[in-house]
Amino acid sequence: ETTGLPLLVRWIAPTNPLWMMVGSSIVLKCRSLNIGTKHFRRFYVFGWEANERHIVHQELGPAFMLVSPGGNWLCVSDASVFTDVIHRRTDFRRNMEQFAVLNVYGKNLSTTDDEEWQKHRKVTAITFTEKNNELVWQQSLLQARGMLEYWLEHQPINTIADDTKVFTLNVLAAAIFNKSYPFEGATESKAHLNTQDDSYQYRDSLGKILANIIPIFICGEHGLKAWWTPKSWKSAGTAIATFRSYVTGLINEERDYMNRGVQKNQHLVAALVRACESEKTEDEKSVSSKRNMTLTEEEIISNLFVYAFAGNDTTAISLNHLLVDLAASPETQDWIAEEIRYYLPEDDTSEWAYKTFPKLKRCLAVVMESLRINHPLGQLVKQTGNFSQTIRVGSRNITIPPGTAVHLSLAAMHTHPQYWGENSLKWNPNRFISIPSGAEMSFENEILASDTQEHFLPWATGQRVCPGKKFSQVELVATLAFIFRNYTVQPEPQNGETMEQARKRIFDTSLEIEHEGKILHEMRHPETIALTWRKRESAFGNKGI
Ligand code: HEM
Repeated sequence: ETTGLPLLVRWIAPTNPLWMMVGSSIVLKCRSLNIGTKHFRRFYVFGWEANERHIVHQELGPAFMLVSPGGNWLCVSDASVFTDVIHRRTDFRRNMEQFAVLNVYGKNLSTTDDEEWQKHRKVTAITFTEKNNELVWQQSLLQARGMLEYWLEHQPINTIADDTKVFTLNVLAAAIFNKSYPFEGATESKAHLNTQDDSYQYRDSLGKILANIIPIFICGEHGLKAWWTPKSWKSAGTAIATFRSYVTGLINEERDYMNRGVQKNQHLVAALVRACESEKTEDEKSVSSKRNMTLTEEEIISNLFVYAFAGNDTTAISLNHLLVDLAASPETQDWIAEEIRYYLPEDDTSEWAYKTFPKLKRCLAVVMESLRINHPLGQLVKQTGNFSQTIRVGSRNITIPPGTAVHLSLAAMHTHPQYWGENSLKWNPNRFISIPSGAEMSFENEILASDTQEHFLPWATGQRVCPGKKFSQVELVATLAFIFRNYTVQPEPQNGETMEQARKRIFDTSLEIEHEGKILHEMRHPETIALTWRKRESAFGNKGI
């Protein structure tokens, strides 16, 4: 109350573990039966911020306080507050309690601050080179081919949300472990889960960990194996151990190579082990060196896990949204196809050079527009720590008490009419493309708006900007380029719908976000969206796809 901000009161903490597991189902049941207050049905669901987007801020203002037994959350949609909070790094720090869920293997880049964070960031950043992005480009083209071939054989497809997770796991496996898997649909992929096939150890154990991240957080690795837990939790416990032993094996193999003076592997684990060993030598040489900048074996495992976590579902969820948004907008498919065909006229994808990536501006505009409307993280979370902090909201100075979580809502800021106009939920990637005044219309003259603007921060900004930003941009753009050069996608109409109605239905369905039992914000009912793929009449080339 002392802040003078509007209050939104909840009698159950959003972080209550039991509510995190079952709360949304209860609220959704109440909604379907039309029982409970409107307030309960709106704000007690897990992930309410993502579904509300700007609406609650239009009612309560650019900043309000959510008050619950779990503490106070300052919820913000105002771009200037975002900038202020993000850049006052010591006043507003990462909320480690909320990030502790990522400590499956101990501390890492995401769950540390200050000098400890710098160590993790410095050592792991060396692995995100242009060479690696080129590998991501090639691997994404390869996987996109496999995915499209699979979809063409099995249409209509209503498993794209699951298939995109297999897709991004495969791209990561190539970038992190140099392991190449042929694409197979999610249904086929599940068939490996209970086999002893070692080659799928990494991918399947990681997939199981990601799918059970909330039970893992609540019970811990050993608690998962208690007698009362369901089978899926027990197998998540086994997956944690499998992933650990798989990575330990790779670390030991790399150390062995290093001892013999051989530099054989190019994967991320090898780069990390080598970086740590060379840092160690540097540190040993430097008498004045006070900080140890090397990572232990557990820290390497933990960072690999967090990169895989941060890089997998974020990109898979975005790809799912992208494809549904495009299926709802045939004119945008034509718009990007023009660009793809202009810059990539060769049929043979092995001729598609990585240097084409920055030219595919319309494709990246599509990625940005989908992230604007449906962001997998929904918000950036900070906290005030032991001291109160003053921020300026509009013309007022507001003092925020110690121990307050600050939720910078990307979902609200990215859709607020103040920044995006009245029709802010209209999907329009063209908003990110412009032509300088006086310049003639040409692909070369098109300018793509920045992916880091005061009111648009899909990959965050400042010190903790996403280190996988380019990785994900390359992956998504390569996938769009491969698919939409020669193919179009459309929804499968239901119950006598016209195509126009089907397009509207799938777009509206994609706006409904689910968060229960998950860390990220996913589409609630992707299984109700069936898609079909068709070759363009003017498709280039006739060989295969
Ligand atoms: C479309 C895909 C992606 C989006 C929208 C995205 C977005 C973000 C955002 C907003 C943050 C800041 C989170 C915060 O400060 O609370 C972040 C952090 C991070 N991202 Fe991404 N990301 C994506 C893909 C990736 C990929 C592919 C990787 C790695 C391969 C990755 C690795 C990370 C890591 C490790 C962090 C934590 C960095 C730190 O705390 O210093 N991300 N990402």
